Amino acid sequence: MICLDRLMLEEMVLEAKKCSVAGEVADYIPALKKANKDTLAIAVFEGENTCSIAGEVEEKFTLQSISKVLSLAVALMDRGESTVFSKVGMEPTGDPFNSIIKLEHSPSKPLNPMINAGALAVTSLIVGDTMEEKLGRLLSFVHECTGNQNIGYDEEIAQSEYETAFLNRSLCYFMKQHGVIEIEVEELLSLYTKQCAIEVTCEDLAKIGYVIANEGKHIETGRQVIPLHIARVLKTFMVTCGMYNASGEFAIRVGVPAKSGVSGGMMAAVPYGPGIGIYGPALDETGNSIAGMALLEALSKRYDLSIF
Ligand SMILES: NC(=O)CC[C@H](N)C(=O)O
Repeated sequence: MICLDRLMLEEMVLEAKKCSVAGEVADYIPALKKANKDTLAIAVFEGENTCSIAGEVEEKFTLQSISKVLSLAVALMDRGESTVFSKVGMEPTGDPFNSIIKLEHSPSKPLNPMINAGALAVTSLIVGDTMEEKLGRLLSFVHECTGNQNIGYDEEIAQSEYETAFLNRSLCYFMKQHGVIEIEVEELLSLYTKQCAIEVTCEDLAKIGYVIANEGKHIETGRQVIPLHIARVLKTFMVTCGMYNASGEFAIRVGVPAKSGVSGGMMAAVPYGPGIGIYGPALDETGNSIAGMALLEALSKRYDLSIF
């Protein structure tokens, strides 16, 4: 336990919030433009009845790229490592999350599951007879990790992304040509945009982070929600690729496994420690929450959370 001081957490939020002015909310998904750039919220979950919160914690936001960690968990449980990693690699990339450039390299498989191309390939592997069933698998996984059965997806944001996802469409068609994706592209995009639009609060995120942090076990139900070796794979990808092409600097400054999304959400999983959920929609040029990163850096330094 890091025994968080609530007042200290509130002060840290106020301090980190100042960075928001230098960021911008994502606008390439039209519905995300509505976010308030000044918002900053955090939840730190340390097990049963110990969740410290500060900032606008009642705000809901969509997972966006944070969902890549969850779809990877489900695909690995459904298909096993050898199938999943025959379609997607394990190496970080210095390119932006939506880059197409490395796809053309032989053997034409995306570099890792945390960039869009890799995540689309991973989502295509989730088992289910219909897209609804596949989405249902993902949602029940989220329900199980959070204990919150009310979590669903934001239809407006999903639709807004589906209608404008021309880059993701081109990634899919390229991968379909090369046999990385075997299912129908429009169906995959419809599933992927709903997966990205799953709507949570910081507290929900912190609880998911806690499961990943603590060997995949759920503290309240005692259930092994994620097999141990898969929880380790998730944390490793979060360290090496979780903040896209800012992952190296983030590892040095903050040093905890974390995953960000263009909604401004961030989920951190400190091994054998807390799960952390942050929401701050002002982004820097790499697509990471600018105030969220400052806040996590301050928290990591204050409570010595770096794993290195
Ligand atoms: N970086 C992100 O959060 C990207 C997720 C977003 N849904 C996309 O595919 O573009």
